[in-house]
Amino acid sequence: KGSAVEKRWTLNDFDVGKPLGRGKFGHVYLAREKKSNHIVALKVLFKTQLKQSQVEHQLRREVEIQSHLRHPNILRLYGYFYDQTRVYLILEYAAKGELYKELQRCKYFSERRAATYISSLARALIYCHGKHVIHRDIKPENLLIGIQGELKIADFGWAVHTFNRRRTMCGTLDYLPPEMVESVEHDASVDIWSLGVLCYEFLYGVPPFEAKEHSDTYRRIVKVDLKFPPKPVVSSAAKDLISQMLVKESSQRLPLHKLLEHPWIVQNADPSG
Ligand SMILES: COc1ccc(C(=O)Nc2ccccc2)cc1NC(=O)CCSc1ncnc(N)c1Br
Repeated sequence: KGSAVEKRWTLNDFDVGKPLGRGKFGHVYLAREKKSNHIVALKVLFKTQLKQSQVEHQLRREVEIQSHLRHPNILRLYGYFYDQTRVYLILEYAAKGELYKELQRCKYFSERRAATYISSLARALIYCHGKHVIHRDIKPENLLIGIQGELKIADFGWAVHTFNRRRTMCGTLDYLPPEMVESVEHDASVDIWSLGVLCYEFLYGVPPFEAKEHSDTYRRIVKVDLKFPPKPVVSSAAKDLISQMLVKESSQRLPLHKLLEHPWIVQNADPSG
C-alpha cells in the first residue's frame, strides 16, 4: 500500500496485541490497524538505544531501501512513525513465525523443503541484487514463515549492510565468507556463500564450519574445511550444489541464476516457493 509510507501514523491508529519473537533491538508486537483491520507486526525501538549505538542514519537508510523492496520472500516494511522516546516500524506479519524455531523443532529439513526454501531465497536475492542491495543477512534467525509456508527475509539487524555489525554485533560468525573473515571488500557473492551455509544447515541441522571457539570457526571458514557427515543421508546432488557455493574465490561461486537451474533445485524445489 504505497499510501502507508506517506501517511503519518500514530500509536492510536493501532490496537496492540501479544508480543511476537525476541526482537533483539526492540520489542515486536502483533497489532491491528484500526480502520482497515489489517494485522501487522509493530516493532518498537528505543531512541536512547538507537542514539547510543549511532544507528539512526542506518535505520533511515534501511527504511528508505525497504520501502522500495516488493517481493513475496522479503518481509515488507510498510512504514514507520515515532513519539518522544520510541521509533515504531510497521512490518508485515509472518503468520507462521520464526524459521529458526521450526529448524530446531524438526532438527533438519527434507530435501524438498530445503530446496524450496533455498530457491525462494535465491529469487529474493536476485531481486535485491537487481536493486543493488546485497547482504540481506540470510541466517536462520532472520527468516520468517508466511501464512502459506513461504519464507520471508526479515532483516532483524540494526543496519542493512554495515560490516562491523557482523563482527561485533551478533554471536555467530558461521555465515561469514572467507573475504569477510579476512576483512577484504565484499560484493553480492557474499550472499551466495551465506546461502550455501544456510542450505547445509537446512539439510544437516548445523552450519558447516561450526566449532567450539570463534578462532576455530574462522580457521575452518578460511580453509573452506567442508565435510559432509554420514547422517542424515543427503543426496550427492545437494552436496554438489553446496560445494559449488562454498568456494573460497568469490568469483568462482555458482551465480544465483545458475543455482535455479541446478538439478537438485529443479528436481526438489516446489515451484510456488
Ligand atoms: C522488514 O523487516 C524489518 C526491517 C527492519 C528492521 C529493523 O529493526 N531495522 C533497524 C533497526 C534499528 C536500526 C537500523 C535498522 C526489522 C525488521 N524485521 C523484524 O524485526 C522482524 C520482527 S519479528 C516478526 N515480524 C513479523 N512477523 C513475525 N511473526 C515476527 Br516474530
